[in-house]
Amino acid sequence: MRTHDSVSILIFNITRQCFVLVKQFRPAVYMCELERHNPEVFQVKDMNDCCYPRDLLPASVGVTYELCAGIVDNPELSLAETACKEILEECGYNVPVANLRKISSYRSGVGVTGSKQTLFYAEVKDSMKTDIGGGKAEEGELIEVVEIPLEDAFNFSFDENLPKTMGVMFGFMWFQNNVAPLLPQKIKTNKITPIP
Ligand SMILES: Nc1nc(=O)c2ncn([C@@H]3O[C@H](COP(=O)(O)OP(=O)(O)O[C@H]4O[C@H](CO)[C@@H](O)[C@H](O)[C@H]4O)[C@@H](O)[C@H]3O)c2[nH]1
Ligand SMILES: [Mg+2]
Repeated sequence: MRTHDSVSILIFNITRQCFVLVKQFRPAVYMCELERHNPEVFQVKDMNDCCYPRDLLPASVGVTYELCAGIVDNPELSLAETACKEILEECGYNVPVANLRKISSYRSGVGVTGSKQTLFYAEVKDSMKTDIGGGKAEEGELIEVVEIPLEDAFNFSFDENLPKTMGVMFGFMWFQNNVAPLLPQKIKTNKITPIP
């Protein structure tokens, strides 16, 4: 499978001391859950024998918490410019390219796609919010912008009932190591709860 590379952005709102994430419906996640609840539907050899799932699931099981991200499909834009465009489209903040800090890049899908994702960090303020965000409706996007207060971030990270990407978990850890130590003591984040 050939896919585009992508960018993702860990966004931290310094006005309200919260991370800004997106929530969106992912068909692939929904189908995995549907199969987990209705394995017989997916075991048929002939699609004509396909039966209707007995256990229909609400669309909410396909909704995941994610970093703001986008595919790199405009060769005229740099990775950082692409990231700023995604921040504005999805989350509504107008961030100058110079404000972005590159964290690193990695392979986002080693099993199927092999594509590379570059992760940036962006600090935003309420005054930079110029749009409601939500993604491009004309491209079928339906995105909810959500804020995770800094003090809740690590419990959120390890709450398996809240489906999320690895990028979110890594981003919060990176913040803990690289940004939190520079914050005033009174707003320091809770430490990660050790896994039993
Ligand atoms: N968002 C996100 N957070 C992560 O933490 C995260 N971690 C990995 N990834 C991967 O990054 C790639 C790009 O992300 P998006 O799917 O958000 O890319 P967009 O350009 O915003 O949107 C496109 O896909 C939409 C939905 O399919 C359409 O509606 C659009 O028309 C279309 O342009 C995907 O491979 C995703 O797996 C994350 N993606
Ligand atoms: Mg996106």
